[in-house]
Amino acid sequence: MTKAAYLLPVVAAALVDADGRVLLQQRPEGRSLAGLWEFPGGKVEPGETPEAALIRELEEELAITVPQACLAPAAFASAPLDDRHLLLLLYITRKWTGVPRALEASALRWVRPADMHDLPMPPADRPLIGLLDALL
Ligand SMILES: Nc1nc2c([nH]c(=O)n2[C@@H]2O[C@H](COP(=O)(O)OP(=O)(O)OP(=O)(O)O)[C@@H](O)[C@H]2O)c(=O)[nH]1
Repeated sequence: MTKAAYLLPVVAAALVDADGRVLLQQRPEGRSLAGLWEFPGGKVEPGETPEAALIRELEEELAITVPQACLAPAAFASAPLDDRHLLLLLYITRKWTGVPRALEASALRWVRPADMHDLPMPPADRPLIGLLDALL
């Protein structure tokens, strides 16, 4: 059995628009994995539930409000990340208040899951593309 590295819980959202496209954001210069396209979200802080963390991250990163009832658990990814082990929980949401703005990302883009294969994304996200495609 492989020993587990320190687990890093991360939550992320697939915001889906009326045309079945999903919002991706580009990680800015100066951060880890800069330039890659990722699902909005971030680390779960100690004492936070995954859902509260995601609602907070979506407000901080995109200035949108998502009711907890509109967060549907969808898929997860499990992958090594530096000296830790990433556990990425992906939720789908189709309802939010506000228009997403790139408050932290360098750019936003609406993308169909099938087109994500052509975009540079974090390695952990690769298995999520097919899962998302099947769910939407
Ligand atoms: N939000 C988000 N994070 C992802 C995705 N895929 C993935 O590997 N991650 C990783 O999960 C972590 C998310 O935490 P974060 O977004 O708060 O990261 P951060 O910029 O504070 O980290 P940093 O300080 O190391 O740059 C990062 O290490 C990020 O690289 C994804 O699709 N969305």
